[in-house]
Amino acid sequence: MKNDAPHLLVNSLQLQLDGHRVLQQVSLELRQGEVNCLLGPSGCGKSTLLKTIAGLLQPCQGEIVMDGTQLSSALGVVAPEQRQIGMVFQDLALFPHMTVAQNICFGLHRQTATEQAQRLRQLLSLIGLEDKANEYPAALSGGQQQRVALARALAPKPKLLLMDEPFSGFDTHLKSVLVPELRQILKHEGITTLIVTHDQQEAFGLADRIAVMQQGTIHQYDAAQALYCKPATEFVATFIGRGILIAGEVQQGVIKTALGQVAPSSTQSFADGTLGQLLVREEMIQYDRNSSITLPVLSRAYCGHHLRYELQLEQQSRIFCHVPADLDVDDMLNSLPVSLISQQAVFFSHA
Ligand SMILES: Nc1ncnc2c1ncn2[C@@H]1O[C@H](COP(=O)(O)OP(=O)(O)OP(=O)(O)O)[C@@H](O)[C@H]1O
Repeated sequence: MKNDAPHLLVNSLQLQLDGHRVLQQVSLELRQGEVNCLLGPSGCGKSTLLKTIAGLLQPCQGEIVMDGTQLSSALGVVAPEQRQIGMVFQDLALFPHMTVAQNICFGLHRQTATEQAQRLRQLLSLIGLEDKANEYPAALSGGQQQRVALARALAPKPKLLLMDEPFSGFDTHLKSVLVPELRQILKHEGITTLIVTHDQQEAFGLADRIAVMQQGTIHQYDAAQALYCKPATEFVATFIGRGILIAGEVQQGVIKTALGQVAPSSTQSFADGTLGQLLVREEMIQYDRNSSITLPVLSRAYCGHHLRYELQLEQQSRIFCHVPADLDVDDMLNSLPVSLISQQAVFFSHA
């Protein structure tokens, strides 16, 4: 019979620090081998949740259960070193006086020399650093040090791996190489992993599911595509992707806005007169020379295959429109005619 029990269960966790409620009713369920991300703005409680799962902080309510064993509750916590949880923190914390091989084998002291050598060979090959075994961390690039920190955490085959901003301080190019590589390594090892990040591209590239957090609560826990296409809250709608919310009213079955009208998505239906907010992403706005809606141009930037126009939309809001670079649009235009491309509209009613 298939075992559907989650590998890691975080159940209605609450936690206070210095009298402030930092985590509120936080729940997660990681399946064996799944990679999940905690994604949210600075100060939303991501690192606190990770530390609580590691056993460094005790919740005041709720529980953490791994493989059916309760690790944390208001009644007590199993000590961090007894949890078989691997951790990789922002600063990597490699031992500078130890070689790459010694760093990786650090957690393998209970294994025989032969077992250690075998696991070391396996991991060096997995991270592509076979020729660096005898180097010291200072002689490695940032990306190589990150791989060694990962190998050290993976070496004892922990039941769960926690990573806090593993790519912090790396440039965009290096991240674009390391993100798919990290996912491949984690999937190869089949290790259940929870990664904290504030970078959604990183989360999209790494995770099977993402928990979007704000002010100590989880707004939505879903695959990247669901977060993007079906955001559960206004916060998720504007935090994920690039878009803004604009006022709309349902009239005769369509949503009317200052930018034109769109049909609601097939899963939504609203009574006429319903007021709310429509999510408008950059890709929903097109240059349309036949449109009667024209918006003042604030700036335009050449981006290679398209031009990115910044347009003024009522009061304080600004909106962006991508115009294909090969379209013959007058450079001197000080207002741009636009229309909405009808996609799966996301509308938050104020009912
Ligand atoms: N020891 C502490 N005592 C009191 N408050 C704390 C303590 N540690 C963190 N906090 C508060 O808890 C909240 C969550 O902090 P946390 O570090 O978990 O956020 P985060 O989402 O990881 O942020 P960042 O992305 O900036 O690291 C913040 O408001 C922070 O000020």
